[in-house]
Amino acid sequence: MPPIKEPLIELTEVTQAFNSVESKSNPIINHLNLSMHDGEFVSVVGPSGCGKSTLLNLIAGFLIPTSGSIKMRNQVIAGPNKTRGVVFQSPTLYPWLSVEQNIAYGLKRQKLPTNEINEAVKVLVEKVGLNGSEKKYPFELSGGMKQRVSIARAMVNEPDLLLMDEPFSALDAITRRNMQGLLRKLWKENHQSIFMITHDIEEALKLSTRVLVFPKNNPGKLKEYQFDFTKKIAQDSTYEPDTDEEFQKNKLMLLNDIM
Ligand SMILES: Nc1ncnc2c1ncn2[C@@H]1O[C@H](COP(=O)(O)OP(=O)(O)OP(=O)(O)O)[C@@H](O)[C@H]1O
Repeated sequence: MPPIKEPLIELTEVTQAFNSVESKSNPIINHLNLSMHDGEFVSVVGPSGCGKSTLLNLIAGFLIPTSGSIKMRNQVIAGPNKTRGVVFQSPTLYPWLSVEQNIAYGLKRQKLPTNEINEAVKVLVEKVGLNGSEKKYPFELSGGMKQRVSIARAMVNEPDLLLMDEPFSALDAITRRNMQGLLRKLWKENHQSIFMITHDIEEALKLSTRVLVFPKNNPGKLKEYQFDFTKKIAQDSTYEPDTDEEFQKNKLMLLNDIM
C-alpha cells in the first residue's frame, strides 16, 4: 500500500478570539479541525463577518491562533512564508514598477540570478495571459489584468498553496468569468492547491473540489461539502452547470446554510 501523504494544511482544535469580551466568550473560530491535501481547491463561503478572512489569515501565518495548532506539512505555521502565496481582493502592485518588474520583485529580493528571474517571469506572464503587457505599468492595466499580475506575483515563488481572499469580487461579470477560467486552468494544469474565500456560492461550486461553509446557525464552526462540478466543467466543454438541476439544488442548499 502506498504511504498515506501527510496533509498540506492541518488545523487542530483552532480557536481565534479577538480582544473584546464578546469575542472571548464567542470566538470567531471555535475549536476548528480541518485538513487540506495537495491538489485540492477549497472554497470558503459564509455570511459577512463570520470569520472567513480570519481563517485565511491564520493559514497564511498573519495571525497566530489563540489556541490550537496550524501545521503545513507537519510543521507549525509560525508566520508568513513564501510556500504560501496570498492574493487579496484589491491588487497590491507597486505603481512605479512595470508588469514584469512587479512579478520579478520577490525573486530580485532573494538575489536570484537575472537569467533565472527572467525565465520565471516569462513562464508566469504566459501562464496568466499577460503576453504583450510586460512593459506596461499598473495605471495602464484593467482591473482583471492587475489581478492577473497579483496572481503571477503570488505564484512566482512556486508556493505549495495559493491563498485568495475574494480575489474577483471587484471585477465585472465578464472579467470575473475569464478569471475563473484562468484559476481553473492553474488548478487543473499546474496542480496548484488553492484555498479561496468568496461571497459567491456559484463561484465556489464552479471552481472548487470542496466547499467549507460557516453556517448562520452555528458561528465559529464549519460544514464541509465535496463537489465534482468543477471537474465536470474542466473535462467537458459542453457541460453547463446553469442548466444542471443537481447544481441548482446544491446552490440552494448552500444558500440555506448561510442565509
Ligand atoms: N484584528 C482584528 N481585531 C479585532 N477584531 C477582528 C480582527 N480581525 C477581524 N475581526 C473581527 O472578526 C470578525 C470576523 O472578521 P472576518 O474579516 O474574518 O470576517 P469575514 O467573514 O471575512 O467578513 P467579510 O465577508 O465581511 O469580509 C468580525 O467581527 C471582525 O470585526
